[in-house]
Amino acid sequence: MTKVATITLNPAMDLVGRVGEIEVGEVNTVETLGLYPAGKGINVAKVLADLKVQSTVTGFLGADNKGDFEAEFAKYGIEDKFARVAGKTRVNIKVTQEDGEVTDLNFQGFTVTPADWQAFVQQTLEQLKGFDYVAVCGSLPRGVELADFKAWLEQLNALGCKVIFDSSNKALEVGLQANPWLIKPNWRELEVLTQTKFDSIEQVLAAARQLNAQGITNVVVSMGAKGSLWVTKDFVYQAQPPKITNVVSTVGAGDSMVAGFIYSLVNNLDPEQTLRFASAISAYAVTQGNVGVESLETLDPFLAQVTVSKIA
Ligand SMILES: Nc1ncnc2c1ncn2[C@@H]1O[C@H](COP(=O)(O)OP(=O)(O)OP(=O)(O)O)[C@@H](O)[C@H]1O
Ligand SMILES: O=P(O)(O)OC[C@@]1(O)O[C@H](CO)[C@@H](O)[C@@H]1O
Repeated sequence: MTKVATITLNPAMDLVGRVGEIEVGEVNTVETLGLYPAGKGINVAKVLADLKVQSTVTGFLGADNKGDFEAEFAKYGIEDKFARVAGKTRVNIKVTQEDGEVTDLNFQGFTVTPADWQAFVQQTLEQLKGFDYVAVCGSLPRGVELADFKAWLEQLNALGCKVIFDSSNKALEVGLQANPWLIKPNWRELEVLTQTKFDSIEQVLAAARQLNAQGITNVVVSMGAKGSLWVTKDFVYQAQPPKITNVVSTVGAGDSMVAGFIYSLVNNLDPEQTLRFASAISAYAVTQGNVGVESLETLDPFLAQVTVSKIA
């Protein structure tokens, strides 16, 4: 059986809501959509569980509010290998306006001590031996040094597992030096990384090719409603998802896309089918407040409406 793990170093309780238009500096009354145990890797694992792909989750959880996470893992049948650390896991607020625009207020949570980090490195390098795919997702909590993070990613690579990496800012920049097997920056994250403002798909493609040349086998660039590009040395595919008129929340769309890739890899889908599936599940994600999918059949209309073309 293919073994999959997702790692969320900085998880969050996501408080998700909807409002007509946010008025900065005013009192805004927000319709609550839900409060979910989340964070990028946890979202990926939840979607995988819905798709009947078993995964193990690890990272750090604050000991003070771990209950909701533990209940969620039990509900989804996800194997919980999270290290508990002193303090609280953060709360992130996500508010979608009527026009579909999402505002994220990402707070800070616990601080990881050097001893927590050392124990975590030792544990994960032992636990993840023999895993096929390890998805390292999201930001770094306070206390984790960039150089230590990079060294750990290199050790994960050395275990022989395929590392899928989805992060942003400095963690993305430093993590890339460890040459993960697949990365999924969004358009904006790639702009920040390359310090370039992209005005065309050709520019995005050139930046992705540069990353291929540096040793990253698969570069998947997500571009919101504009779809995605999957760039490798051997081929380039472009996907356009259907137009979604009832966007509820785009939070976790990227995580659903990562889960779609992992599902496709586990099930040996070909590249065209892989990008179609990942696009369909990510487009479906924006029609709901949380991530997840009731059944594979739910995705059929989305799969039928995604356009995938091989452009190189
Ligand atoms: N408005 C939308 N309509 C249709 N599909 C969408 C929309 N927004 C996102 N998607 C789908 O989800 C994929 C990922 O979206 P996006 O580029 O916003 O990821 P992201 O910024 O990493 O998301 P997040 O960090 O919130 O999980 C897109 O490539 C697309 O397939
Ligand atoms: O601060 P990070 O780790 O980059 O992002 C965290 C986060 O915004 O990512 C997920 C959506 O992708 C949310 O569940 C979560 O709140």
